Amino acid sequence: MSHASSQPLTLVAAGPLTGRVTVPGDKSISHRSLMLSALAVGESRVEGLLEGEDVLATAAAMRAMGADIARGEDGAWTIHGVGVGGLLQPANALDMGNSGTSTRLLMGLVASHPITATFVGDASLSKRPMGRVIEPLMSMGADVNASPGGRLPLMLRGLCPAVPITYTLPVASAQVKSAILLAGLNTPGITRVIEPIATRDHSERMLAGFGATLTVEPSPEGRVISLHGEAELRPQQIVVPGDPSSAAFWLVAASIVPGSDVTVENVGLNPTRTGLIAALRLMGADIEELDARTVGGEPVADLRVRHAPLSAIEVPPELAPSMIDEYPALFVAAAFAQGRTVARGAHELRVKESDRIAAMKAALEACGVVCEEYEDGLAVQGSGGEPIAGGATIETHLDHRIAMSMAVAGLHARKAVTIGDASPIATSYPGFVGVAISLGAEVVG
Ligand SMILES: O=C(O)C1=C[C@@H](OP(=O)(O)O)[C@@H](O)[C@H](O)C1
Ligand SMILES: C=C(OP(=O)(O)O)C(=O)O
Repeated sequence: MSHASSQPLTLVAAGPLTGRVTVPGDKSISHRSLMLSALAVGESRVEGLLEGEDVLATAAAMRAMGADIARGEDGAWTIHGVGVGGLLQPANALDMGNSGTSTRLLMGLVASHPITATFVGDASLSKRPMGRVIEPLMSMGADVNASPGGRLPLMLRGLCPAVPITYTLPVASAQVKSAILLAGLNTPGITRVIEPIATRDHSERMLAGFGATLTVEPSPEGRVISLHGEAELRPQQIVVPGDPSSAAFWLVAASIVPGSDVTVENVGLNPTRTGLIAALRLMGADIEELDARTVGGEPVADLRVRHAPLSAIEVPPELAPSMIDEYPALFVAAAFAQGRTVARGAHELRVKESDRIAAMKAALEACGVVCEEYEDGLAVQGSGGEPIAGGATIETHLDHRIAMSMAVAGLHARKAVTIGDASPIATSYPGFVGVAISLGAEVVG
């Protein structure tokens, strides 16, 4: 799962982007589909699973812990689970590749099973903080031996029965919330997570869908999520909606390239994920929701986006949790707006696959865009709709979202923008370049 050599990519657009595209399955829901199916007794079926490297790392890990997981010829995946409490000790280290979600959620699962697992990852993942999950999982009884700074590689020994906890999230993180809830599945009693700031709620929805007893109640401290342990999960038929975080690139691309008219089909619109759409609309983007429907228990629509002049905004910090992975794409939109866009309150961007504040500042400045860095965000001076200078090779720091965001920026640049290493795109969006070409972009070089 490591990328041995860099794959440069130069995408240009000679004219407007037009057409209809679909986006791959939601990454968060895909990970959880595999994990929960692997803990159900019987056969689950998942349609529309994201077949990106991150999700395949989760599949490999669940197989290594006893689940039977196969892809059918029709593209649907079947999973025979081992039952809650039934995970087996993996024979080898679990290679999490580039995926923070796989690592943190699987650490939760292992924590309440009587097994030991070693987690390893690529250079990017090995820099990311795991202390945020180590701390609550240790208070449930897990024993963790981590590399300095609470990083990978690390070894985690689960405790069975584990101790139920009530834990208030110190950082707005769906991964930390989910790790604790997943640990709670095989823990006697009630495991509670209090979430002062709401984050994506796919774990709550899906745990309930698989038959766990789970309640969510408001309180003065925030959302209180209570999960009854020693749950029995029932196998499910899941249809994964399209990933709004992948749709983000086309929403921005069509907004900034003059004359564009693009429809992105089947986009998941769970309200905990739609912050970018809200921010782009505040900037004046023309995004229409068509054929609103429900897919796999999640709201979904087709999004028609047409080029529109964008205006700078102060990005409301309360949107941060619902657009956390979309800031790099938003910074690109800001680079073409009229005026100076300021985004603050997004400190978490510092600990993603790269430091996304520093990486996007460097990338945009290399393309002639003036930026100002804050500890918790970025200000971007827009071009007022004119093409940016471009003409740079972008360092992607093993970060798929930096690669795709800057490939989009290059679609409206005076000189071509080269993505120094586009290989990380395969972690979340293997078909990205093909879709860009179908909309009228060209690969050069
Ligand atoms: O729970 C999830 O599926 C995710 C949660 C977010 O991470 P944090 O929990 O670290 O904010 C997000 O950035 C990541 O891409 C997916
Ligand atoms: C942060 C991301 O993923 P992960 O934390 O799973 O590596 C992302 O996909 O932008």
